[in-house]
Amino acid sequence: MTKMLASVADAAEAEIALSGGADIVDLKDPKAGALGAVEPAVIGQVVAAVASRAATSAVCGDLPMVPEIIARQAEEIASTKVDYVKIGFFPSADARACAEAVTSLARRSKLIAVLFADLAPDLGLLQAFAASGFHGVMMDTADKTGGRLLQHLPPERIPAFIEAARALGLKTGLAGSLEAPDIPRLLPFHPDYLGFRGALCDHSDRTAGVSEEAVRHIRALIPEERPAGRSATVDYRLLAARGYSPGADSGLGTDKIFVRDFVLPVHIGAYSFEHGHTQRVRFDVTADVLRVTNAPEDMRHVVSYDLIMDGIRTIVSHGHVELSETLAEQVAAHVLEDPRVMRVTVRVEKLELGPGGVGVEIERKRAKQQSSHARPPAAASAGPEFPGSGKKGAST
Ligand SMILES: O=C[C@H](O)COP(=O)(O)O
Repeated sequence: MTKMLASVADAAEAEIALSGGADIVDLKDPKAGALGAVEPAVIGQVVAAVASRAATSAVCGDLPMVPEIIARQAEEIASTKVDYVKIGFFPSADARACAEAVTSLARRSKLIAVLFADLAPDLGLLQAFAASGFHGVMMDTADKTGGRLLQHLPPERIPAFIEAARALGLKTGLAGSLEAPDIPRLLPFHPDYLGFRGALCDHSDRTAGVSEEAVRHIRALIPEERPAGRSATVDYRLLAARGYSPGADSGLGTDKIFVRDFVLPVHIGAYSFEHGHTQRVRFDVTADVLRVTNAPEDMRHVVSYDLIMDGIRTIVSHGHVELSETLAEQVAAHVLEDPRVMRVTVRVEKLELGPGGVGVEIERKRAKQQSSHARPPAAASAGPEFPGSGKKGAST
């Protein structure tokens, strides 16, 4: 399951992160840049204090891409016995040489390469990271005032990163000014962890102190494995992550969430004149969603309309589709992947073929036999091609 990484500056913040339920305590000085390094002596103290309560990681700093400098600093950070050493890879002709420079360290320590979504990351480097024995790679942002991860790496581009890394045996992490509503949008990609700093701090100021309340708030949105026998209130995201659907038994009925007049350029059409270029297509989607509380407070209690838009964008990004009907089915299957969605209507309208819109509207419901049972293990564990690939959706 996706773990939660919390970036902390010192031992006191590490304790707060642990109390709030973080899985990985990440040492970073937020006042010293995106990957500001904490003094090795402090890292060592925190590693000892955290002991076996959580995994630890530490960054090497915003370093110049000079192989000797990278290798020296990575060795020093690794000497603190931290579990993971994070090395930032800023755009440079020497990035590959920097990866090669830590090959020997990678045999002794788990190294994580950090790429930056706002600096035109070169995914070709993944091969070099794997060849040098890196343990994983994460996508973060360099400019913490310049927008969230999804503004630089939109949902339809995330699978290319995650799948390429996974194919090379690299663990994957996503970070970059993530906020609570980003979490349900990123979980469907099954990254190995999501990383946070700003969202854990008072007033979302990453240079302010970590607040336990904020850590708990974020933690509650990332399903965690619970020890057997430990009871829990119904956690629909946890159920979904385990491949279960809750069935129509919430007793609270359903609400409708919708996306209206969502217009995208789409490669669509069966005629030859419709090939080779896009035309504007309007999507209207309404989903009947099981209500889990009459007092919704945060993202745990809602199905985000962002997930619908993310799915449409991703489906459309896959290239030419002949039929509006095919597109509508794919969107419906995507929306029904959320186990709380009982029914969905999807309207797909081509806007450039007639005086008005032409297209199709379909309605699909969750299949009864799949509404309250475990999905087959393979389907439950397989990472999706995109959030809503249709692989797990159930419709009639
Ligand atoms: O490694 C994760 C980062 O510390 C995330 O920091 P941020 O949420 O402020 O971008």
